[in-house]
Amino acid sequence: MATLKLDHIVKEFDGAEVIKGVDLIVEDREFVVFVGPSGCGKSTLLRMIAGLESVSDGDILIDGKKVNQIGPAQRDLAMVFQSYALYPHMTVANNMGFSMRLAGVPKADRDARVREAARILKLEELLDRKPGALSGGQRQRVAIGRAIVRNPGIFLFDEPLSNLDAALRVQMRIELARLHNELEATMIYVTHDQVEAMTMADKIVVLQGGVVEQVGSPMALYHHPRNRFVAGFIGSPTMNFTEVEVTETSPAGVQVTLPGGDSRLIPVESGNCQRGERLTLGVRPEHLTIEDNGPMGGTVTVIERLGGATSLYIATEDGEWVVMADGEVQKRVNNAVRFGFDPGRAHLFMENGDALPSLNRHPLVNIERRENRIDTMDQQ
Ligand SMILES: Nc1ncnc2c1ncn2[C@@H]1O[C@H](COP(=O)(O)OP(=O)(O)OP(=O)(O)O)[C@@H](O)[C@H]1O
Repeated sequence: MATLKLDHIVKEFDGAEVIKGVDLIVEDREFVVFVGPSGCGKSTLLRMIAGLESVSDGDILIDGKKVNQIGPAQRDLAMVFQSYALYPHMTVANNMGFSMRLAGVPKADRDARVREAARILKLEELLDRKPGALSGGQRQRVAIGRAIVRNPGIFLFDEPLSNLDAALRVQMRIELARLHNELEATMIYVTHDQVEAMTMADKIVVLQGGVVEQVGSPMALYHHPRNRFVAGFIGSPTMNFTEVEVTETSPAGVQVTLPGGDSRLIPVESGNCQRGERLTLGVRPEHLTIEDNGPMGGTVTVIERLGGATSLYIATEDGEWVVMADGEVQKRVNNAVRFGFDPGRAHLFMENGDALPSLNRHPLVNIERRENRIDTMDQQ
């Protein structure tokens, strides 16, 4: 059992606030991912949870107990870093058991815990090897093994896969998800890679400039981004944005004029929107479709064929749009194309970047809410 609560955490370095009042609840056994651009404060937040960095203001509570003044070793957590610095002269088994030896754990107990960690991480055949004779992925598994043997309530990961090549990262991502299920531990994971965040997290915390932009399940963030920043950060290729003008508002949504002159009713809460107001329309590339009579059009400049899908980069009078089309799409560079979208999958953002909430809650997000698994869209 391990829960974590951050109660208005602030961090200052030399008078500059880099974490600006973060509130967060991490439930027992949850896999929570902190994601955001470089410098947004992810590592600083993690290091404060670990006890490696002091807190300037606010409280950190583990299982309801305030730990601000408690040292890292007494916090019942283990951290895995990007640079996994194994001892080169020690075998895998000794690397994993070293911290227990320092802590005076009896040898039989140590050996049993190392064997169990090796089983979980599929390192049994490698226990007598030295790190120099291991691949990058195997070394990272040993580093995770060092954390597992300590049997912590909370695992903290700071970009643990960023030194691995792309194929290995995908494999380790799956192994970490499996590990989370097997250990039933609480895990907090820092990355700048939104694909890692989407694929591993129960709950994603999007940070920017030391502030939490949104907390929610991957699908809640994907379908219901709270603002333009989250909309652009989550999803790949990134969401297309364009300026539109409001022509009418009603309980059914907001009617806007698209570039090119056509109108569409977007089913979102109109709030205080006024006729004539300028908003930003956002549509994900995978929600755009090539249609002969589509409301928007342009010229194909680049085609990326991925096999199952094809990205078409289209130069329009309104800038570049990316359409994720069918893998078999019969288009070539310089072709003129028209495209459109289902208004139910489009987003509207006000001038301050806030999204107008969709009137249709996505079915998957609804299921999550009913099961009460996670619905932290409104948690701040
Ligand atoms: N020891 C320090 N002294 C002064 N400023 C610091 C210190 N550590 C971090 N910062 C600043 O705090 C901000 C947040 O840094 P942090 O390393 O937490 O960001 P991050 O989101 O983890 O970025 P990255 O993905 O690049 O690692 C940055 O502006 C950074 O320059």
